[in-house]
Amino acid sequence: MNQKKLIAELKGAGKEYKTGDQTIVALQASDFQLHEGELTLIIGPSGSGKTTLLSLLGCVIYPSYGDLWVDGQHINSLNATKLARLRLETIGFVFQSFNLLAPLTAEENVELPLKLLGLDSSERKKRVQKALETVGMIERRKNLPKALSGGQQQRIAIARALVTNPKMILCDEPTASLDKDSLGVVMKELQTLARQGKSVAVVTHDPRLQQYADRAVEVKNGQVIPIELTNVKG
Ligand SMILES: Nc1ncnc2c1ncn2[C@@H]1O[C@H](COP(=O)(O)OP(=O)(O)OP(=O)(O)O)[C@@H](O)[C@H]1O
Repeated sequence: MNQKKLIAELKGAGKEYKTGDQTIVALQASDFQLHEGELTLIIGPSGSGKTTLLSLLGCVIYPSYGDLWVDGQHINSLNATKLARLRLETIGFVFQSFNLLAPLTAEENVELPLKLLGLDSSERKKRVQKALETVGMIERRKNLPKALSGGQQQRIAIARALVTNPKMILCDEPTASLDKDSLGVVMKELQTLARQGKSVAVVTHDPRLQQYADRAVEVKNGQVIPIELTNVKG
């Protein structure tokens, strides 16, 4: 099997939370890698540590122990400002509840990260158009989120995640609010992005999503365990 380029790596990295005199180990010291051009599934029961793993990969939290590298940078050593910049430039996020802003149209939602990056209006327009075309939603660009179905809202959220051309797209239960047909559309979108070279990580409870994955791990009691894919599609 050819070695794909690493985009993120945990080496003995994990997270614990201290509340009062209690310590909760959300993720035990773990080794884990994300590769470019792959869709990686992170499966596991509720409370097992999946979101914690995704938050580490997304540079939203620092590890309590071990080392974390994202896009060649040692995250432990970056301050909060540098971390925020890395997030904006390198990572796109997709959530279960879409997190679109209700008063903004589809295209205005997709444009937001580009405003944060400080791009000028003509460049923003070009990129928004391309992202909306990629997810097949260009004709709905003037719609408010409430006029769109769950599946369509999630495709807008995916457009917003990819409009900055990030190397990594991290998705937390992206299909949990969707019916079966929309689930297929959204997972195929994410699979296509991986085929185009992105590193896509998807947290899920749903073992059916294995058919879309190139690689999978299970998180159990804060431990990351590689698993064999049972139903891989070429
Ligand atoms: N900020 C926090 N403070 C204290 N404990 C936390 C915090 N975040 C997560 N935890 C705990 O860490 C453990 C792992 O949580 P995490 O959210 O990563 O699990 P999960 O697998 O994503 O669960 P779910 O599928 O229900 O979202 C849980 O016991 C949780 O209560």
